[in-house]
Amino acid sequence: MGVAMAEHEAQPLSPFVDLTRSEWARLRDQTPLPLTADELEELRGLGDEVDLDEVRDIYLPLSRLLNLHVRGVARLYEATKTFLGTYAERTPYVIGIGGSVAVGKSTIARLLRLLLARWPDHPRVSLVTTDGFLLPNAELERRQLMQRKGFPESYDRRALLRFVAAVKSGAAEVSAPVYSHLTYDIVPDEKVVVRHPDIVLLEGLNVLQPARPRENGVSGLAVSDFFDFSIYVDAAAEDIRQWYVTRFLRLRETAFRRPESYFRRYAELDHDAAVAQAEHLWDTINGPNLNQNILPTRGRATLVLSKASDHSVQRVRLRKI
Ligand SMILES: Nc1ncnc2c1ncn2[C@@H]1O[C@H](COP(=O)(O)OP(=O)(O)O)[C@@H](O)[C@H]1O
Ligand SMILES: CC(C)(COP(=O)(O)O)[C@@H](O)C(=O)NCCC(=O)O
Repeated sequence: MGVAMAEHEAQPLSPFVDLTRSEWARLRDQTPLPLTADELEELRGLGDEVDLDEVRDIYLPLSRLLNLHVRGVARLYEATKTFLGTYAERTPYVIGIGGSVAVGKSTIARLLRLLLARWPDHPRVSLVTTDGFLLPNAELERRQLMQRKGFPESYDRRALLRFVAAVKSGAAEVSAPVYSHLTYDIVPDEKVVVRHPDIVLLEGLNVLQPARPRENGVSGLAVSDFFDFSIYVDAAAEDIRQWYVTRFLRLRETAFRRPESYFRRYAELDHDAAVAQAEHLWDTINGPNLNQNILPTRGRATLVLSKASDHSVQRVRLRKI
């Protein structure tokens, strides 16, 4: 006991419980696997290596944890209602999913949407990505921000904040603009509408950004002030850079060939020139954004999923309550 205590005391204090993959996988308990290999194939993003073992070991325990948390919040809601003595409608449970470009956030978000919707307590799960709140290219050009796409200043942050605030205020219907990776721009006149969901997943690079200091030095609200839970998808910067380059090479064979693709000109590049172009985009935009804006928000998450170079999650850190 004394020795164990001494060892324990030698560990630096952390607000997170740190679990290995096998420790985390055991926490799945009896949660059944509610999806097929075909369904998984359909939602998997280009280059993301998630398979059914990964779903079983990583995402089923996560789905179980989130279900327990949603149920816990339902009890808290009843307590607050008793206290207030008046009726205030329960609002959706909001989960933020953040991390670098090319780390695989969108696959995880689509997978969680499916897994969470299969619990009877919360069947209606909406997914919104923050790229819809990027400023349109014309406006980015006007502000000389085309080389800063994905940086905090390239978003309409007020509109994003208003969106999550409306969701968390219990608004019956909230809509968000839509971005196309293919045209590399906001899609005019298109909207994604969120109606009475039980859970909202908000996925994007900058969901954990702290509040912006205002002129008088006082901080305003941050998007994450409206989150009930947040997930940061983590990996070594060098691995993510490699995944970005590999994905770029695959896109060169697929999406870039489509006539409406903004990156059409890259479809004609030979292998070495394509690698150099992808590395240039990474080293001038996405890498600096990861270092300067995204990675510093990791410690604000409720849960950190850490991927190894083969894309498998090998470590999970869960914030202590
Ligand atoms: N230039 C592109 N053309 C078409 N699809 C793209 C392009 N860039 C990224 N995508 C797709 O957009 C989605 C989001 O990518 P990204 O923002 O890098 O986040 P993540 O890899 O973390 O999901 C991925 O499914 C990816 O395959
Ligand atoms: C659209 C993105 C900013 C991601 O936005 P998010 O959904 O995370 O808000 C990113 O995928 C992107 O296009 N970055 C610009 C540099 C590049 O072309 O890779």
